[in-house]
Amino acid sequence: MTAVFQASLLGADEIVGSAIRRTRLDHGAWIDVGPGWLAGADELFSRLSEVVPWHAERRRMYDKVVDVPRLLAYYDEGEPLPDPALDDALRALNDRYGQELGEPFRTAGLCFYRDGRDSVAWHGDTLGRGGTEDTMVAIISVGAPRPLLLRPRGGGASIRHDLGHGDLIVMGGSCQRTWEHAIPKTSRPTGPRISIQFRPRGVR
Ligand SMILES: O=C(O)CCC(=O)C(=O)O
Ligand SMILES: [Fe+2]
Repeated sequence: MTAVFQASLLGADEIVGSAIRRTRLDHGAWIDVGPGWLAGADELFSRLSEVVPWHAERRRMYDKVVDVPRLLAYYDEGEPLPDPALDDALRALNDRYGQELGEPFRTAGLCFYRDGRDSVAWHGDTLGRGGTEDTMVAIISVGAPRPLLLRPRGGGASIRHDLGHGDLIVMGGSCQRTWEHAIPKTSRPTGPRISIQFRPRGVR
């Protein structure tokens, strides 16, 4: 797959727009998918796995406290990102989507899926404004591909995209409140994957 955005090598304006394809979904949601969007993704995976202060979390689930099945890191707006390639990617995403979004992406959430036992359950990013307003969440995946599934809230067929090695997906419109997404567990041998989620202020 030919990468169209060479982080740290090309200027942020040198993205080939045609390499990102938009799919309109029901209920005012859409996704943009850019296969191999980020060049140097395998090297970025290695660097991030080393330098990011990954932490495990535990969350209350009903009457139990359980391990969150992935490692996490979070960079709030203004906090330095852990690799210059992420600054470049953020700038490129803001160049491309800033006008349509009406504000910049500002925060970066990182997830490390160590193997097929790590996952994220069905959810929308609705803790913040995404629960009530149209917004965008841009996700860059590095490392081994994992399927990201999307399904309409309230039921319907799911859509699958295998995302790794620099693939970009942007969930837009009403996607966070009218659809759900998940990275399911798998018993197949699966290499590690890191996802980098860029969100605007107030979207979680
Ligand atoms: O790993 C991914 O691509 C999805 C992560 C996600 O949905 C989230 O952190 O809200
Ligand atoms: Fe999410």
